Amino acid sequence: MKRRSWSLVFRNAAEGIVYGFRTQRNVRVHSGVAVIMCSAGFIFGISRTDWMFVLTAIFLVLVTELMNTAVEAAVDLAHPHIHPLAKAAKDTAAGAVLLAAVFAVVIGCMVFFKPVLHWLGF
Ligand SMILES: Nc1ncnc2c1ncn2[C@@H]1O[C@H](COP(=O)(O)OP(=O)(O)OP(=O)(O)O)[C@@H](O)[C@H]1O
Repeated sequence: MKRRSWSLVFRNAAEGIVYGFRTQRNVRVHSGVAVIMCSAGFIFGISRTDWMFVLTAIFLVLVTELMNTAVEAAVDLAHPHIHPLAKAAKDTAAGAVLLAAVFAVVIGCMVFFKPVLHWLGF
């Protein structure tokens, strides 16, 4: 297979991200939550360490969402009919998203609980 140029590699990757955003409601929802988390980070002036955890959580969720989308597309292409292995592949990919989302919720609570309480006057 012919070696692709760097610009084509990046363009294909960007098309994959756009595909996930366009076709998957969860990717759009999680992107919205990511924007809210980042805005809250700026508003509350969280520390550099907290930013590292928040950004890790955001990227982990988005990366697993895109991998989940890729698995779904590949499974549907390879085997559009009901099969236990198709179910296993899709459920496992969905499980990865769930774990990442739980991690993000825990990080969000740990980072923003105190600043939000302070902001509410407690
Ligand atoms: N070919 C299949 N064989 C057996 N079970 C399947 C198959 N396709 C889907 N499933 C089951 O249905 C569930 C939902 O699969 P589907 O492809 O509809 O994902 P989805 O609902 O579109 O996911 P998302 O909401 O993340 O886009 C899977 O997790 C799996 O349990």
